[in-house]
Amino acid sequence: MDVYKIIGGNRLKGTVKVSGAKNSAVALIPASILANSTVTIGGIPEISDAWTLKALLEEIGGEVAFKDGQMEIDPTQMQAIPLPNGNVKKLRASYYLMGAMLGRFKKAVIGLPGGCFLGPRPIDQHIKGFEALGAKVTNEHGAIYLRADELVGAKIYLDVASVGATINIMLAAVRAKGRTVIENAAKEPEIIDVATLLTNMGANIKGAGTSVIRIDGVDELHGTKHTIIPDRIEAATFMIMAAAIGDGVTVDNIIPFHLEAITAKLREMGVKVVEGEESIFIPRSDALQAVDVKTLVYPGFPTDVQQPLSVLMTQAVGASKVTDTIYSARFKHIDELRRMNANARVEGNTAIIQGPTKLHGSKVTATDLRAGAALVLAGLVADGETEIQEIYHIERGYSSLIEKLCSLGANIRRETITVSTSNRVE
Ligand SMILES: CC(=O)N[C@H]1[C@@H](OP(=O)(O)OP(=O)(O)OC[C@H]2O[C@@H](n3ccc(=O)[nH]c3=O)[C@H](O)[C@@H]2O)O[C@H](CO)[C@@H](O)[C@@H]1O
Ligand SMILES: C=C(OP(=O)(O)O)C(=O)O
Repeated sequence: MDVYKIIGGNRLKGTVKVSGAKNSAVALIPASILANSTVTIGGIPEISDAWTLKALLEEIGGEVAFKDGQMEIDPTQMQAIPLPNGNVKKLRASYYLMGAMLGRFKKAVIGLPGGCFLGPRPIDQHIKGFEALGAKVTNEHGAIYLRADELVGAKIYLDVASVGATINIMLAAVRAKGRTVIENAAKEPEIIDVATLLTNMGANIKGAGTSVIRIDGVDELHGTKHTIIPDRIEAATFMIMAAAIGDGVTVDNIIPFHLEAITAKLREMGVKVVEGEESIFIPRSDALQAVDVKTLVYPGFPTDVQQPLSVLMTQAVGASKVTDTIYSARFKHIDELRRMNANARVEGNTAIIQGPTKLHGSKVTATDLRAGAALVLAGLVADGETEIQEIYHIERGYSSLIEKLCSLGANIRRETITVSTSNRVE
């Protein structure tokens, strides 16, 4: 079993370059299915989700090269091969194959997706959208079957402003006949990124990034070149790390505007945040103040960042509260932080964290992707050695995390250990 081992206490200093956005990449890669010639996407992060999607595109006949952050996808030989099991279960974003394959082939069979377990992750709004476009959708033994004689544009009001549903409906609607209007659409920057790629492929999309998106279907989409946006969640993770144990860290290759909710919350905690055009500098922080935070859809505070932030809260003076209104059960990291001496508890969809506490190195488990990032931060702050198990969660979403942290001066390494009963964290 591979684990991360961290000796805490080293102050982080220097510049870290943020990679392309995981949550864009996982939608941009499937979007290429819709093209009739090669799509090249630059800045793809070296994460296992990207490699899994590459394998999925190859399973349906795509030719895919992935080197130095550039993915070149030739979709011409792809077919509507059913994918009821296997790789689709390894990530949540495999659900984007539904919209893209439905758009191109008017049919798809995709196993229900995997991804982080954050409590229920329904896809009813995706299905409602596909049905509105004219698809017949059934769930047979855990796989979603989609079929349409033709897709026809429709007006779709999302009951919740879901990122996944907004993108998936866009993917299918760009090849539908006539106009589709998505109302109460999600506004996350990753949606704009996907709409930009589709537009450069020849799609007709207006309003991405607002709550009403209008799509006029076209008969054909062609190949293009696209560069992905920077990962605002990775950037936020480094900003929080810098606030917790930095001695002057520049987080580079970012869009500061995408990080306003994080910047505002860190400033409220007493962190100095100096914004540049494409970077943010965080000097060494002294006294941190407790704050309350509520996760919301963009431009609110992202659910993906509340887990690392809760570690910073263990170092702040007073009682902080994190309420997750998107994923009410996204608190498994709190149990692990308690193993490290954090004074924290969960009540309903809220974690209450009392600080400041000295964290102690311990053996802990990454229960999901951002929980894993939170534990890495806790290990950097704690005294002694922290061992993190189940790191595959972390590597689904953070590109070269060990290398980036080592370049900032952290003492962290990946190690293969022999698993014995006494080694496993129960
Ligand atoms: C709003 C939000 O912070 N979304 C984040 C969430 O997106 P993710 O795509 O997981 O979640 P969505 O944005 O789709 O869903 C938002 C909310 O709507 C609910 N829902 C969603 C779809 C559906 O068909 N029915 C339904 O009820 C979800 O349970 C959730 O409570 O994690 C992704 C991966 O980290 C991030 O890229 C997104 O920014
Ligand atoms: C939960 C996340 O990933 P996924 O939705 O892909 O499981 C995340 O990016 O924080």
